[in-house]
This record gives sequence, C-alpha cells and structure tokens, in this order.
Amino acid sequence: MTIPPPLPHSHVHSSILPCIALDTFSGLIVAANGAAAQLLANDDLPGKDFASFLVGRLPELIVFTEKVDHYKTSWTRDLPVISSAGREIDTEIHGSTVSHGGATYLVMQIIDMAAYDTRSQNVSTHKLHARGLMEWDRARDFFREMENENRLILDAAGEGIYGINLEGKTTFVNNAAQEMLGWTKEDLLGEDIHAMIHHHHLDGRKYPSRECPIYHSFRNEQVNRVEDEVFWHKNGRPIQVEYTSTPIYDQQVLAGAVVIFRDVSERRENERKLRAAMDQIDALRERLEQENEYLQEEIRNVRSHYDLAGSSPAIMRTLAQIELVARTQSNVLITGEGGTGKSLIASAIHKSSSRARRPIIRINCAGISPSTFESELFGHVRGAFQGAVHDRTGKLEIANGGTLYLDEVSEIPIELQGKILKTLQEQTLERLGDNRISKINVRVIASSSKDLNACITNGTLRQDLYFYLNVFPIECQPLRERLSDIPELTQHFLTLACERLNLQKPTITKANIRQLQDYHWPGNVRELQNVVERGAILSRGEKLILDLQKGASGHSRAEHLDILTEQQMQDLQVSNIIACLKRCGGRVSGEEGAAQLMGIKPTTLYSRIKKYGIVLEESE
Ligand SMILES: Nc1ncnc2c1ncn2[C@@H]1O[C@H](COP(=O)(O)OP(=O)(O)OP(=O)(O)O)[C@@H](O)[C@H]1O
Repeated sequence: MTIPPPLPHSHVHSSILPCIALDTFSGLIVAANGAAAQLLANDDLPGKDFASFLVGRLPELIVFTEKVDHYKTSWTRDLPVISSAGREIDTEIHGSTVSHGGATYLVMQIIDMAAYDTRSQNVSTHKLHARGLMEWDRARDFFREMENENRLILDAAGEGIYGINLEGKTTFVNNAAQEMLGWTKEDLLGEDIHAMIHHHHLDGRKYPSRECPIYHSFRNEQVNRVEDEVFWHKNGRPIQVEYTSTPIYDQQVLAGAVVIFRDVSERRENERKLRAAMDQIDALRERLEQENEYLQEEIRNVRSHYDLAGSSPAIMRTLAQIELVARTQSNVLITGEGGTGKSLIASAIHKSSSRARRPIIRINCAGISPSTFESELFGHVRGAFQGAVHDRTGKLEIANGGTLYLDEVSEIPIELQGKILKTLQEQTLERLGDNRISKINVRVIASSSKDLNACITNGTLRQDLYFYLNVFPIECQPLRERLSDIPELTQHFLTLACERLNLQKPTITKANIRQLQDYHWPGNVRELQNVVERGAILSRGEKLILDLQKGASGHSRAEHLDILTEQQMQDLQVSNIIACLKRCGGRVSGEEGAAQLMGIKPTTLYSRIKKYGIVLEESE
C-alpha cells in the first residue's frame, strides 16, 4: 500500500470541531486534530482505518465519499461512529475534498449530535429563560402600574376604602379612610382594624368581630350593606357611617374583604334637624289648629270681650288699675263675686298689653275634672297614658307668648298646684310622656270668687301659689254696691241684645232703672245682662218691660228675702214709701211722682201715707 504524502496540518488543526482527513484511496486516516482524538478516545488516529470507527456502515461511507467528491462538499447523519472507549456517537459529518501532492483527501468535520442537542437545549433553555425574565419583568411592571393606577383611584375616592385579609388584618387603606378615621396607614396596616375602629356600638355595647357584617362578608361570601353604624375616630369620637363590605378573591380563592364607607354624620344630623323642624311645624300646626278651635269656641260662647261699661268710682278705679298693670308683665289676681266682670277685666288687661297679638287662654279650673287637669294644662304625647292616642298640645303651650287666665284658681287640684307653680316660675314645659323640655313665655292672670285666705287655711290652695299670683290684686265690687252703673250697663246690654237679636230697641224708663236699682243682684252684671236681654225680647220695641221675678240666677226674689214678721213688713213698707218720696222730692202723683215709681195708683199711696201717719215734706 502506497503511503500518501502527509497533509499539511492546517487542514485539520484549524477546525475547532473534531476533524480528520482520510486518504480516499486507502481509507486510512492521515491527519486528526485534538478534538477528533478526544471524540474517538484515541490519541493515535493517523494511520488507522476510519472504517474501524464506523458501526458497520462502510457502504454509507463510500456513498458519502463519492457525494463529496462529486459536490466538493456535503454532509451526512448516516455515519455514526464508535469511540475507542466503546461509546456510540451519533454524528453529523461535514465533508470536503482536498487535493495535495497528487492525492485526494476527504476532510471530515464530525459533529457529536448528543453534544449538539445538549447545546441546542441549552440554547433554547437560555432563550426561554431570557424570555421568562422578560415576561416576569413585564408582569411586575404591570402589577406595579396597576397598583399605582389603583392607588390613584383609591386615593381619589371620596369614600373611605380599606381591605382586610382573612385574619381581619388591614391590607390597604386609602387617604379618605385615613382622614376620616384619624389613623394613618402605618397605624392600620397589618393590624386588626375591627378592634381599632369598630369595637363598640354607639350605645356603648361591645361589638364582637364575630357579629360584624364585614367579617360575615368573607365568612359567608356575601356582600353586606349597612346603613347605620359607627366607626370610632382615633380621638374616640363616633363617626356615623354607612358601608358596603364585599368579599374579594385572588385567582378564585377567597382572600378577604374590601370595605367602602362614607361618613354620614352630617347627613344624619341634617335629617335629624329636618325631622325636628317637621315636628316643630307639626306642633305649630297642631297648636294653631287648637288655638283656632279654641278661639272660635270663645267667640261663640263668650261675649265677655266687650268693653267695660260703667262710671261708678269702683269701675273708674278698676279701669285705672287695668291701664296700669297692662303695661307690665306682672301676674294679676282678680277677686269678686261671680258675674262681676272678672273675665272681662282679664281680657281688657290682655288686650291692652304687649301680648295682645297672641291669644288669652282661659282655663276654667272649676270645670275640668281633676283626672284630666294635668294633661289639659301640660298636653301629652301619644302613649303617655292609656287613651292618649294622639299628641295633644296643652293650654300652657297654646298660651305661649300670650296670657293664661286661670279662672277660679282655687279649684286647681291641690296635688298639681306645686307643679304648675314650678312651670310658671321656670317658664319651662314638659308634655306628659315626653322628656323634651320647651321654653314658654306666659303671663298669668288668675281669678277667684272665693275667699282665698280661707282656701289657704282649709288647705285647698297653696300659699306659695297664692303669693306668686297675687302680685297685683284687683277686686271687683258686687253690682248692688255700685248701683250708679246700672243705667249705663242697662243701656249697653240692651243695645247689644237688640243688635244681636235684630230687634227694635225699646225705651228704658226711669221706672225701669229704679226697678233695677232696687234689686239686690246676686248674679251681678251677668244677671243684669240676662234680665235686659229677656226684657228686649218681651218688650217688642216699646217701653222696656222687665221681669225681675226670676233673675238669671234662677231664683225668685222671695227666695233671697229673709222671712219678716207683720210688723217688720209694715216697717219696711213705711221705709220704702219714705225713701220713694224722698227720691221724688215729696211728689206723690204725676210723671216724676212716688206712686209711679212704686207702680201704684197715687190714691193708693195717699191712703197708705195716711194709714201709717207719714209726714209729707213738701220739698227737699
Ligand atoms: N263693667 C261691665 N261692662 C260690660 N259688661 C260687663 C261688665 N261687667 C261684667 N260684664 C258682663 O257680664 C258678664 C259676666 O262677666 P264676667 O264673665 O267677666 O264675670 P266673672 O266675674 O268672670 O264671672 P264668673 O266668676 O262667674 O266667671 C259678661 O257677659 C260680661 O261681659
């Protein structure tokens, strides 16, 4: 066998891949680089038959050699090799032909496919890793961005927002929540927020977290909306809130809850004020209705608001007293028999006072049953007692700003007198069943037809109430002690009656006046008013006819007279004739004569004068 000339080293040693050169004619290795020696585990390759390294693939080697010869370069994966250490190696062999010194050589670069695959895998792993890192960076940026965006939204929200995890620890909290609660993010994050802001109810009861709807929302996985609870500010102040608590999930796994809350203290306060205003309007409306009803009733029943008639010294003194006291706020106590004009005086004081624009409210203390007295005076709220189905304004409240007229004051149930005195002194009012106290401004005028000192003595009137009321006493004289008022009062009442009853006004004669002045008037002015009214009806527009047999008191005169003996009767008749003659200047007959005044014939009077031996004085 001819030894081919050696191939210059550069053909195989310049390759970094395993590289060998074969003599195509002999098939012997003529040169190999270190990488080839390492691959084939043989440091002594030159001179070796390459076929000995092939795994029975000689035909494939021949085909490959021819292919390279033909194309000058080619590659194949059909020539696995086996190293001297016995390792089978899949290869990819790249071949080219080199001619040198008349011989042709096949230079083969052998690629270990196993190593190649490992490298490829490394490359793709690296690529994947590099791509993964990018993905990771992108995800991190995304979350950061999202967090930033959400934080902007969270902090821009007017509502307080915080999150809690399943242990109830705060996971985030926005600016509004920090401002409303007074706690900072640093105070709250990681802490049990229920214990910090939601620990008690407004009424002071403890609020265990197990009862809290926020905790329920993630325990029961439900959205809870609460409208009237309190959160507690760091400084201990309660904040009225409404909140919604919503469970949150992290990749479909329950993670905690988000709470969105709003401070509704101002809204609640406004609602409360509105309700109070509405209540006040209701109360005012109710008061106006009752006041109106009351006034209507007063107008129907009482004609006591007419001005005081009369010019007797007693009336003149009373008028002066009215004028004097009306300008003050002093309490007034008016005493006098029934029908002497006490109510009229009370009205006159009120009408002349600065309170005239508000009503005078009369309470007839003798006409109210003791059981309803308190409620009548103070009013009540619904449910204050059995049967109290509506709120009711009391007379004291209706009289607010005006005058309260306590008629027959000694008839106030003794057990209430203390409370009434306190109310009037303090000018504060509490309706029955109500714990609200309202201010009132009431002037009191009281009246009585009884001897009040006797009432104090017998225990039906408290002395302190008497002193409180009796700041300015006015005493009304009985009509029989001021007979000079009778003509004017008669005229006054006749005019009023005829106007009201649409009657022609009859003439009042002197005889009428004498007759009226002769009467003792147990019913005082009220009785006179009734007598005159009856006279107006009876008279049919002519002279006034009076019927004094039965006065307004309903009693005949006989019932009021003491029983007299025959002698006393005669003495009385004598006195009467003498008085009559005196008044008529001794004249017996004629228009101005005593006979006419007595309602008898002059002849009858003459015979009586004679009978009783009365000496006539011609003139006075
Ligand atoms: N001086 C007067 N001028 C005009 N009317 C009078 C006068 N005094 C009394 N009257 C009339 O007589 C009636 C009875 O008066 P009033 O009701 O004021 O008396 P009173 O003392 O309050 O009676 P009582 O104690 O029974 O309530 C009323 O209609 C009233 O208008």
